[in-house]
Amino acid sequence: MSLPWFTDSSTGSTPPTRRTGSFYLPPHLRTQPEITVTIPSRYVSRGRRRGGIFQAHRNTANPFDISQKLDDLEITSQDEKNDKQESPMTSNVTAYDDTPVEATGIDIPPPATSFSEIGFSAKALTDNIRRCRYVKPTPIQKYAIPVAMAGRDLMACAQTGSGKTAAFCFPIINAILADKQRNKSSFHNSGAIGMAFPMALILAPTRELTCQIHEEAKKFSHQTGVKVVVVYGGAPIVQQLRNLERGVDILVATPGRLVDMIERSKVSLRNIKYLALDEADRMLDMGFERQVRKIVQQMEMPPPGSRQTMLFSATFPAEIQKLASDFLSNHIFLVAGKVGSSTDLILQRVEFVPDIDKRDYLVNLLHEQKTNKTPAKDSLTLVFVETKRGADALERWLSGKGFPSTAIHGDKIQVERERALKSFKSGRTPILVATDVAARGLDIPHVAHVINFDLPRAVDDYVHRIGRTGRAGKSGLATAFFCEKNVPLAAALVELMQEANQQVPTWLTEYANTSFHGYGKFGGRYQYDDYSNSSRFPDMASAYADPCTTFSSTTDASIYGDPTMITTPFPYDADSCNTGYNNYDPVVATGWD
Ligand SMILES: Nc1ncnc2c1ncn2[C@@H]1O[C@H](COP(=O)(O)OP(=O)(O)OP(=O)(O)O)[C@@H](O)[C@H]1O
Repeated sequence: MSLPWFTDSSTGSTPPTRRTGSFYLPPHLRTQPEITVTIPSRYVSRGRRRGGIFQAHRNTANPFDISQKLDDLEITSQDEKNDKQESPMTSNVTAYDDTPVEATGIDIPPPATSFSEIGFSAKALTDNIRRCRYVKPTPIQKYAIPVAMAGRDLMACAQTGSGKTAAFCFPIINAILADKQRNKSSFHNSGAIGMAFPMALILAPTRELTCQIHEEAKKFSHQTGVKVVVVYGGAPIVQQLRNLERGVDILVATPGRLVDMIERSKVSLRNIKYLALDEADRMLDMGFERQVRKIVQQMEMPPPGSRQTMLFSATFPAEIQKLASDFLSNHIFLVAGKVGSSTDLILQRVEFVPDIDKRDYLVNLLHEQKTNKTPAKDSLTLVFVETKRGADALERWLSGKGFPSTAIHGDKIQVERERALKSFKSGRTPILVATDVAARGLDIPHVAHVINFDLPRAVDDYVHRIGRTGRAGKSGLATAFFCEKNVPLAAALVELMQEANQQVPTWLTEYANTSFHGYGKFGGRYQYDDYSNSSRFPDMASAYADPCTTFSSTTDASIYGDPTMITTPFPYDADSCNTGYNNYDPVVATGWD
């Protein structure tokens, strides 16, 4: 078979070979005066971004590090000024100004152009928005917040890093404060002693993401009296129960730990008025659907119509949209950009790199990064691999080569996961090797480069992975190592890149033309994922239905961190199926919490 990858990665004229020149440079470094690089004009000539995407946002450190202490968030006279003037953050959010938002539904409330036009009734909330230096709403916020504040159910799809968390947190906090005004008496825990009765529930798929949402919601609720509590697996339940006993208005949870607490009669969902599902497509796919249905439909939660439900994600497969309608009542569907599209703030590059050459390629990239003068903590690199074992092996290898690295995956205990993330964020180990456990939702400042060492099998997973960079209006770089086994992804990848105005290598287009068009099983944008629980299989990444494989519809609970997660056996027969992962030794699954 003649394969089109024997062509140059960019022009298609010569075979792809190992890189010889130093043609990689992360975008933030391209602004350094001592470095000369040629950036394709299409990336620098966009009128809407002053100076092009590589120059517009330099020196604007993201002030939204979740580790930031609330006490640091005092409103200063400068902040008051920023409210009126254009600040560095304004220009960042301006990068989304061209994103069209499409709203579908009946009686759609009009969008707002500013936070003041939105008109939060709670001044404390407005103050906190200022403290966070959010000067103007992003497109999804402009549409979603008025819809939510009108009490409407909502399904919202917007690009990674475009501010979906605030889009569901602000209306919830505002509504709780308004409720509090109305019923001054029993705000917290009306009901049985020792049982918590939150008014709002936010569900998210990973422990790290729930912690991040908790931190964000706490910032937005600062000095409002609204109590935000987080519960997630892998951490001692006793402390979480103690936190609940102190009162909770907004509960942020992973599904498994929440079910556990409800079954122990520590939490009741009877008073839930607001339900938000972050990464909603993941929460409703085959990995989580059963548990989420149990929580939403069988555990005393008021039905649709008696509660407000908001679903948010950057990707929303059509099947999941259909499923989601069970949870919604007369909802409005918002799409910022296109469903499942990636932001053009991320420069995407795809290199053809055979498996055997991947480590060399990676080291070349990292060496080139190293020779630039940017402090490591300001240019973090996130490397995605497919398996937990692969993550450990690559991390060890990189460390051995002198690249300070750490790894995160579902077989690590929670303390190790948190340590890895902290070390990465601080820049102590500026390279994080991760499985898909880190693919969704995490907002880590200064991630300049995402490398797909192993590409995922579904393009939606790719969208979330690369979305760890290019956030809040800043630019980022994503490099993917494409090899022969990724051919099924080619068509969807090409389409995605074209939508985001990226330069598509000719060889990739040729692959796309020859490969199965993946709007279904392989590489498709609309598909269900199965998960395995073995270290040598994709960590949360979809385990595609190989014809001879019967995967159980379980999720890697070790990723999601829910010790109570019910799992079914995993009848995978490695010998009789070709999954493309046969280069890893069989490993007995150890990842279940
Ligand atoms: N209006 C705003 N002005 C300035 N910064 C903002 C604004 N809204 C959100 N941000 C910042 O943008 C970053 C990304 O926001 P967020 O994490 O909510 O994105 P997201 O859309 O949920 O991304 P993902 O799809 O990856 O989960 C955060 O650092 C957040 O503080």
